[in-house]
Amino acid sequence: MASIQIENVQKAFGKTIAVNHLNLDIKDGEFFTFLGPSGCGKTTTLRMIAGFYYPTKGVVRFGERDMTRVPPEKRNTGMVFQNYALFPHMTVFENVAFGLRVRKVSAADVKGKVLEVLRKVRLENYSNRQVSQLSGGQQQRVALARALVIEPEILLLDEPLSNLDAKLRDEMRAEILRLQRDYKITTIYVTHDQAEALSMSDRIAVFNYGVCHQVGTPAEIYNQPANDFVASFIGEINLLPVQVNRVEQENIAVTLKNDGEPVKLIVHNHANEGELNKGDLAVSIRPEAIRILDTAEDQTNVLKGKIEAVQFFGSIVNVLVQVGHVTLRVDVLNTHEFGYFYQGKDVYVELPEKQLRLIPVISGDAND
Ligand SMILES: Nc1ncnc2c1ncn2[C@@H]1O[C@H](COP(=O)(O)OP(=O)(O)OP(=O)(O)O)[C@@H](O)[C@H]1O
Repeated sequence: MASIQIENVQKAFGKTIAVNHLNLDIKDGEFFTFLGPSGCGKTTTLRMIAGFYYPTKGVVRFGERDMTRVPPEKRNTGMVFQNYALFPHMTVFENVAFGLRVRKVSAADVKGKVLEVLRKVRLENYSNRQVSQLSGGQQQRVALARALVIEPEILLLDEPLSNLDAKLRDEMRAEILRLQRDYKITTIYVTHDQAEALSMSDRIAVFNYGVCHQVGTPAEIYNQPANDFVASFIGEINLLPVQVNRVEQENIAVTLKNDGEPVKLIVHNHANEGELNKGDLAVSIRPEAIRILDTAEDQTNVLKGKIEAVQFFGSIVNVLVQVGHVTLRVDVLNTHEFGYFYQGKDVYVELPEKQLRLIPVISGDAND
């Protein structure tokens, strides 16, 4: 068990800066996820923790220990790779035993430890099978058992579920969480799948182009995105470019930047938004936070619109509402009678003040 500190780490490959100005403080026993699109620096960061890469600048610590230049075999981390990297011609037992034999553990201890970990991953009846005769999910369990058998301080998982079909992925998510809670092991999980990150993690770090944009619990990342990249990478969101008219202690008055009639909104002044005085800004609101009304009550942030399209998804109905020159995505639970929402219907939409957040636009495209 160990905490992990990453202090001002940079990793360059020639001219490519794969990771830059990275600071992370991962707690002992935490399930911590690196989330971001392909090429954003997740795997490079994981490999610096495993010791397969050394940082160009900065420090990596496990607890109080400086690990920056310690080789992988001296780190006591267990790693699971996307392609499992198992030995296909060897049995399940031999695959799991490998790391113990390298560490010169006695034959009796090897047997005891391997059988115990195989029980934990529910493969005790498969120890003599060849790995090549197992299903994808079973191979994934062998890879987990092999990482766990050496009793690592830190478990590193690099997109471990990406080769599995959707149903198996769900099962293995639960399995990984069960093992992580069981072993109480500090775990870093790399994924580009936001649903996986939201449902599994204690905390998430969101990466793009080698930079970490936000660290927070799943609810913080979803409800309080730091900027338009985080907002749009996780879940669906409406992003409306705005200019600020007036800042007060409780709220901020803004006008949408669009070509039509000026549309004014009042946005709740969340504590960290005092510094929003330069650069491009947008207000963000999740589709499920917008309410569709039949009549306009005299309320703030109620806008007149027309339904542009309706898509049925089973439990939710996705309604696109055109307001002036802007299209808003609204998700409503499927509790209305059939045909209640239809294309061309005149409606009002309410954008509740507390659900609107004023955020910086860093990606230069907040119109979609
Ligand atoms: N060994 C290497 N040599 C040169 N460039 C590299 C090397 N490894 C990674 N990079 C570059 O560093 C950047 C970050 O790559 P990295 O593999 O960390 O991203 P990632 O977020 O894990 O992506 P993916 O999900 O596709 O694996 C990319 O631009 C990549 O091309």
